[in-house]
Amino acid sequence: MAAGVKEAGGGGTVAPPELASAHALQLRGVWLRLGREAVLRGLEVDIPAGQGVTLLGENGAGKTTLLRLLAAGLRPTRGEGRLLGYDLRDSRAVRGVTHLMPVDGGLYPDLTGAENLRFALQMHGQSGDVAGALRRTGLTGAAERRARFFSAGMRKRLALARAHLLARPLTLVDEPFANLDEGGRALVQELLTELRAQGVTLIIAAHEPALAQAVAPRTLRLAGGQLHEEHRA
Ligand SMILES: Nc1ncnc2c1ncn2[C@@H]1O[C@H](COP(=O)(O)OP(=O)(O)OP(=O)(O)O)[C@@H](O)[C@H]1O
Repeated sequence: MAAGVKEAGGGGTVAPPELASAHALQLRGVWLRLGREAVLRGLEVDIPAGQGVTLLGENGAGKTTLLRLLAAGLRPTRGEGRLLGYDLRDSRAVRGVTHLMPVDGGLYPDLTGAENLRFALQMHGQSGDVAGALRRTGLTGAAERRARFFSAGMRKRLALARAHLLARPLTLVDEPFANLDEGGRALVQELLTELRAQGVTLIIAAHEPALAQAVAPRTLRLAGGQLHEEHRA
């Protein structure tokens, strides 16, 4: 795998110390209970840094829940996890090396397309080519329009532009192909493939196995609250 992660707009390739860890992710007996339901039941997995993983599972299997756990949006009820060398319970450190592209885009509706991207970069102390990102995702014409007036596909494209600009060492992507036309789906594959080429570890939750596996060949399936290896890259 590539040793370094290119910081967006930074102009060079830097190797953050966390990438010295051979594993991007290790989970040992991780349980997560939401209300009365144990959604995740003793997850065990090792994901080498730089790997691309497709996460499959039926509706309600727990894919979104797992991605939120890995982005420090939820805490495990039981078990141990390490993410790029950090304890999974260390929310601050975990948030510093991850980015979750949520299924609804997770955008600020009252900010314009360009402002959403600039704000995300600012929050991470990064710089980047906002105009270029909007151009690549076909959103130049919507740069000054508030995100609340975007169509579902446009929101997805803007969220993709943001994930690509940020290029966080562990990037988690929830249903990136939903709501997109054919060109949009190809664009998702292209930009996510570029992230992998930069050394980013990618986990893609999707209901379109072939589209996701073209970018992230290793395939895990969530069923019964546990992870099953379906295709080892
Ligand atoms: N805040 C919550 N409180 C209680 N239960 C929840 C909560 N969020 C999700 N769940 C439950 O967790 C389970 C897993 O949901 P999750 O959204 O992770 O599934 P998913 O695999 O992403 O599904 P889909 O493919 O439909 O997006 C479901 O049974 C859901 O009802």
